[in-house]
Amino acid sequence: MGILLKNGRLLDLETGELHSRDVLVEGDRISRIGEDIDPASHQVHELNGNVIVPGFIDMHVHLRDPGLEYKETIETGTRSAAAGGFTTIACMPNTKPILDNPELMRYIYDTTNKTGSCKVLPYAAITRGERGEELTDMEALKEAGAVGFTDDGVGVQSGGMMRSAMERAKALGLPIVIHAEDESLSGKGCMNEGDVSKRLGLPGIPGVAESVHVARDALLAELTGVHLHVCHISDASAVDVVRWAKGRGIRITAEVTPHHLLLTDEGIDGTDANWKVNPPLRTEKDRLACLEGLLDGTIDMIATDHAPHSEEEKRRAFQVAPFGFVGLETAFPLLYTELVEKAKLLTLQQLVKKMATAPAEVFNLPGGTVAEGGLADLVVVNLEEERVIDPATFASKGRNTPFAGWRAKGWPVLTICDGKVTFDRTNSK
Ligand SMILES: NC(=O)N[C@@H](CC(=O)O)C(=O)O
Ligand SMILES: [Zn+2]
Ligand SMILES: [Zn+2]
Repeated sequence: MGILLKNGRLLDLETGELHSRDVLVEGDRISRIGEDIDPASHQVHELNGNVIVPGFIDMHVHLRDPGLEYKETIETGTRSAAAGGFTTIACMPNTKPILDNPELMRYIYDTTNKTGSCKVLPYAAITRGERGEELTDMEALKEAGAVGFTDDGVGVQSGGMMRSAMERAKALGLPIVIHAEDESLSGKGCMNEGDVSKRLGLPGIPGVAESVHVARDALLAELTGVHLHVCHISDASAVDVVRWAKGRGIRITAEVTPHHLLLTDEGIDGTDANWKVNPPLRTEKDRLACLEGLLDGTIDMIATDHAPHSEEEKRRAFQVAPFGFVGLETAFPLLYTELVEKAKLLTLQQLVKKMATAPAEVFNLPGGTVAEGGLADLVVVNLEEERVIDPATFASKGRNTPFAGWRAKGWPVLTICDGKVTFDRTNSK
């Protein structure tokens, strides 16, 4: 018995057209795509014309497990991912302890097997404890399943340390994934340095704190030949550096978050830490530069940087509250509504490529397409359904989002990962 998706509209990623189709899933594969597949003894999901696209892939998620389970667990974080239409996510190593040894890689895989609602690919730390002092055992970490190396949460301050890390990662054929932040420039800043931070009297983080690290690491990537991936790009000059580096033939890729594409520091009033994130929300000029970079291919993909925190932590004063937004459950509806429907800056096809196909291609992962014989990682979205974002309904433990109260369309109704239903709001029979 298979899973039959009846009366869907399948997005053609080549042409952008929607075609009325039935999709049959058997085992972990899509066994047939046709115009009228016999329901036979299959489990049928009536899609009523909803749109079938490849399962989303998010290369930047904080699952907080182990050690920070009050913020999120592998179980709740992957449930949140499935509800957002994601079938594969990469998790960040800034847990407690830091994911810097092979046992912890195995913990992530084992716990995902037991409690997960999507595939989880762990990144390992570049330096032990993310302290920036000595490199991790990158070979053993690769052996245990690390998909790349990052000290996300903090920047690697020493260029020499970064060079050594890149040399080792290059030899192992894995990417170096950077949180670009020169701490001597970001200091104790809690928001973007600019007119708004001056008006509010809050310490700022200048855009160059990000772009000088992107420039340094792009040049080190040229020297070492490693694949360098830039996390959560937010600053116009950083986008320019990536564009320049790509032009030079450097192996560099970049991601941008929904919040840096949709929000600026103008929304910050200095009282609500649900607007506090790192890198900070920047200016309209930076936001437009990120959009331009996404459109011209400088920025390869969208990643959420889902960073759950407790309500108590986010109630703290703006200067002392932790940085971070949740994002898995709102990423697609927000981007579809704001950039595809309203601004018409992106097509549905382009958005889906940035959220599924591009991450699969860049990180050499299965998925990212819907095809006969291919892997059954897919999501069905209802582009007409409009809902108000209510953090109380999230599957994630985190409620920390600046998008509460926004109206959005394009909600996932069914997610299938490796041929198994991981999220379902259809009435299947
Ligand atoms: N993005 C954030 O504001 N916070 C992240 C850390 C990070 O992604 O740098 C977190 O771990 O909370
Ligand atoms: Zn980061
Ligand atoms: Zn992060």
